[in-house]
Amino acid sequence: MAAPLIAYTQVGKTFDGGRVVAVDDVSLEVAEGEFLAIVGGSGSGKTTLLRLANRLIETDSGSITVEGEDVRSVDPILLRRRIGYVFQSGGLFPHLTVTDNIGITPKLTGTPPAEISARVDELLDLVRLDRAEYRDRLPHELSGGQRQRVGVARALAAKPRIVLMDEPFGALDPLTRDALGDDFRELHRTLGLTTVMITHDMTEAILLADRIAVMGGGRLLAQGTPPELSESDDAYVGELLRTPRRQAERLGALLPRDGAA
Ligand SMILES: Nc1ncnc2c1ncn2[C@@H]1O[C@H](COP(=O)(O)OP(=O)(O)OP(=O)(O)O)[C@@H](O)[C@H]1O
Repeated sequence: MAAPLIAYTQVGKTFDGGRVVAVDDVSLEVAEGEFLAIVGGSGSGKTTLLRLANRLIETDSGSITVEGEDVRSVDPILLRRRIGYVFQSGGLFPHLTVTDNIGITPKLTGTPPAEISARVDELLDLVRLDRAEYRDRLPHELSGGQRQRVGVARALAAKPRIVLMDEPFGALDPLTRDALGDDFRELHRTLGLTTVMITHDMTEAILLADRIAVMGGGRLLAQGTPPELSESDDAYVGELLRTPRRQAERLGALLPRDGAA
């Protein structure tokens, strides 16, 4: 395998003076071009693990490398410009237009206004939002799905090789969620991204990701492709996989093959 683009080695993180163990001895590699989903229950350490990679949170023990460099040796601001980040609720600045939200990082790096404007148009096309209609809107004038599309465009603005996403589609209705997931998977492929996405939904993880990491109580319980995960003897991993399997079987029995669609 080529050198991993992100590598966690025996990483630990506690909060509240050691009382809360958020991430416990996690070693995990993400290969270039890979789409990795992190799945696990509430409080299992998913967000902490993700934020350690771009130093929104600092590790207590172990090490993390991004593109071969120990993240501690890189200025955190510069590191975050190299890594796109999509927040759960879009994380857009409420008082800034779509254009200004998407262009914020290029502006900070001194990109000329005309270039930023062209880049915003290109990104709106990429996330399939009509330029003329959406450029000047404020976040509260967008639907949840549209806000997430803008969040993805903003994460891609500085042309990162890596994108981290914290439950990006969690709060959306199933159809929007499905469409956005498919669109992002396509962007991941065409732009040659390396993506790490948190989701609490094992079905979404199986459908979108190449590999899945399962977290529980701060520990990495299992990792692998969906068939590899099926081999895991961890009871919680088995439980997580049973639901999509059961749903698929029931749907297969309930829906006619050439269904309404
Ligand atoms: N800044 C903080 N201060 C204290 N405890 C924290 C902090 N951030 C996270 N924690 C704790 O660390 C543990 C892991 O939290 P984390 O947010 O990483 O979980 P998660 O799997 O992302 O959860 P969710 O799915 O609910 O977002 C939890 O017990 C949480 O309460």
